[in-house]
Amino acid sequence: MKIACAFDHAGFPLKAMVIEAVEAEGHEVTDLGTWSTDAVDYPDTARLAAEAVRGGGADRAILVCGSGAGVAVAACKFPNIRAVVAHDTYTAHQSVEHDDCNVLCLGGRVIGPALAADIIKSYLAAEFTGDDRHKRRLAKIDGIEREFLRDDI
Ligand SMILES: O=C(CO)[C@H](O)[C@H](O)[C@H](O)COP(=O)(O)O
Repeated sequence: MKIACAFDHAGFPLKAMVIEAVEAEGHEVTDLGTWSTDAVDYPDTARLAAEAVRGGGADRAILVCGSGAGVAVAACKFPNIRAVVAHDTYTAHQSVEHDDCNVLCLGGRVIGPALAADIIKSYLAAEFTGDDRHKRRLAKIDGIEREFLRDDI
């Protein structure tokens, strides 16, 4: 898969290891920054990844900020983006299998590199099951999104 990876300054310390973990699983990384610990705003970071996924340039994305929360909240504002904060491997794979999450968010101030690598491995290996009950629930999420959009997505 093509995986877009983006980091804010608080996620930057995990950057090299995240990219290494993705490539170790045989995936192609698009590096969307940041490139230092100079402060940047996480909504801008999330936008880069969300637009890469929405535009088809990436199959999935990994976002890293301080807690994972900021980038997840921002990414979920983009139609058809389902972002999850996962700091355990169960959530990482179930979020894809059940919820078809296309963006994984991590907290660089929460977890260390070894756990992050395991989480990334679980997330990238997982596939949406396509079970009817999950499709039904995802369709309801799409329905919520459409209630608040003026234009079709
Ligand atoms: O972790 C976050 C909140 O969920 C943000 O995405 C930022 O990384 C964090 O707010 C940055 O904090 P700082 O004090 O500005 O370094």
